[in-house]
Amino acid sequence: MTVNAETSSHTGNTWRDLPAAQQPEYPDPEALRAVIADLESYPPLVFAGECDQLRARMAAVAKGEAFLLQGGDCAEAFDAVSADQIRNKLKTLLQMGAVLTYAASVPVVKVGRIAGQYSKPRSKPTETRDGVTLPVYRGDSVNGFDFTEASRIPDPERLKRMYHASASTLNLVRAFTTGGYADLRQVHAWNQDFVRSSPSGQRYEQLAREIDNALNFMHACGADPEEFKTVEFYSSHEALLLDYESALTRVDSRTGRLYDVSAHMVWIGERTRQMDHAHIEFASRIRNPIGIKLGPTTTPEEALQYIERLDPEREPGRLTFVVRMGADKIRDRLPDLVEKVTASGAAVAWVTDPMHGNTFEAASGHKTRRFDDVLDEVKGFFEVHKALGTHPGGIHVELTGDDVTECVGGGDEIFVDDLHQRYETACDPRLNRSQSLDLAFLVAEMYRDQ
Ligand SMILES: O=C[C@H](O)[C@H](O)COP(=O)(O)O
Ligand SMILES: C=C(OP(=O)(O)O)C(=O)O
Repeated sequence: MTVNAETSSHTGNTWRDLPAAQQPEYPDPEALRAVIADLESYPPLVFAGECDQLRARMAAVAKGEAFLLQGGDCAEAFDAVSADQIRNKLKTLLQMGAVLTYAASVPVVKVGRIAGQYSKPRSKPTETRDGVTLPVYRGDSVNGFDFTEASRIPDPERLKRMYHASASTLNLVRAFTTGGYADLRQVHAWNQDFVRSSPSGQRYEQLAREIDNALNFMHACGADPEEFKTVEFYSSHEALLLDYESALTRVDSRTGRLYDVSAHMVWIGERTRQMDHAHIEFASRIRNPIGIKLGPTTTPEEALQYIERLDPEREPGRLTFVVRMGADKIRDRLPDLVEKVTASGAAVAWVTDPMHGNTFEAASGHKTRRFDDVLDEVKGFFEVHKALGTHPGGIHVELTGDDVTECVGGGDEIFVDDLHQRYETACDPRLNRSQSLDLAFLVAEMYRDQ
C-alpha cells in the first residue's frame, strides 16, 4: 500500500511517496493525522548522542572486538509494563551478559528488544477461528489481542500509548541499569528466583562466585572501577510503523542530521526490507545504527545493495545484518553472503537471529521452536564465520524473564505436552530465563572455541 499523508514536511518523510508493506489501514485518516501531530510534539525517548555511542559500540562488534547481545520480547504488551516484568527481562539479559563477558572474555554490547517493540508484521492479514474471520492482531500499537471485531480495528490512539509505554519502560530500565541494580556485586541477586534451582541457574551460581572472587581480589588491590557499578544498556525495536517512527524523527541540533529518537537502534524486518520501498528509504535517512533482517532468500547482490543504500560511507557500526535463515539453511546460504560482503570491503556487523527461521506449529496448535534448532542455527553461524575467518558478531533472540513454556527443550526440559502450561506470548514463542541462560553458556563456549 502507498501511504499518502501530508502531515509534515521534514525530510524524514520521503518514504511517504513509496509503497509501505504491513501498515495498518486506519478507518479515520483525520484521527491518524491528529495523533501524528501530537507525537511530533513529544520529547525524544533517547538522545542522538546515545545513538552515536551505540554506533561506536557496534563498530567494535563489526571489527571483531565485541559481541552483541540483543534480546527481549517478541511483542511487548501495554499491560506488561510493570516493574516485575521489566526487571525480570533485564535480569535475564544481565545474567546472559555476565556469562558471555566472563566465560567468553569478550566485551558485550547489551541491547534490549524493549521499550518500543509493540508492532508485529504478520504472514496473513486475517485470522479465522471457529469459522469467524477477523483482521490479524498486529501488536498493541495497532489493535487489540482479543478476538472481537471491535478490538481488531486499528486505532491510531494506540500509537500514543506506545510512546508512553516505551517512556515508562525506558525510565525504569535506566533506573535499574544506573541506580545500583546492575552493579556487578549484584550478580547473585539476579539469580534469586525460580531459575536458581535449574541446571543453568546452578551453573550460573558457580560463575557468579568466580566473578565475586575476582571482584574481591581487585578490591583488595585497591581497584574499584566505576564501570562495574552501572551497565550500558540500549533500546531497540523493529521500525515497522512508519507513521510513528517518522513522527519521532528529529533533527539533531549538534549536527543537523536526522535521528529516530524512539530507540537507540532500529531494525527493518524480513517482510519490509524491499529495496525500493518505504522502510529502506526511511532507514536511509536516519543516523541511528540500523539492523536489517536477512532471511534465507537474500542474495549477495541484495546485501551489497543494502550497504550501498544504508551505509554509503562504509562506516563500521552503522549497519548490522541480522541473519535468520533457519537451522537447515544457514550453512548453505550464509557463506556466499559473508564472502561477497567481506570482499566488497564493507564493515558490517554479522549477528544471528536463531529464532525466526525455526518456528513450527505443534499438534496442540501452539507456535513453538525447538531449543536444539535454535542452538544448531547458532552453531552453523559460528561454523560459517570460522571457516571464512570472519567475526560472529552476536545473537538476537526473543526471550522473557518469566518461567514460560513456549519453546521446547533446554536443560530444564520443556516438552511439547507442557506448552499449554504457561504459553503467554502475544505472537511468537520466547526462550524462558533458564533456556536463555543455557544458550548464553553454550554461545560462550562456541565463542571461546572460535
Ligand atoms: O515475529 C515475527 C513475525 O511477526 C511473526 O513471526 C509472524 O507470525 P505469523 O506468521 O503468525 O503472522
Ligand atoms: C518479525 C521479526 O522478525 P523477522 O522480520 O526476521 O521475521 C521480529 O524479529 O520480530
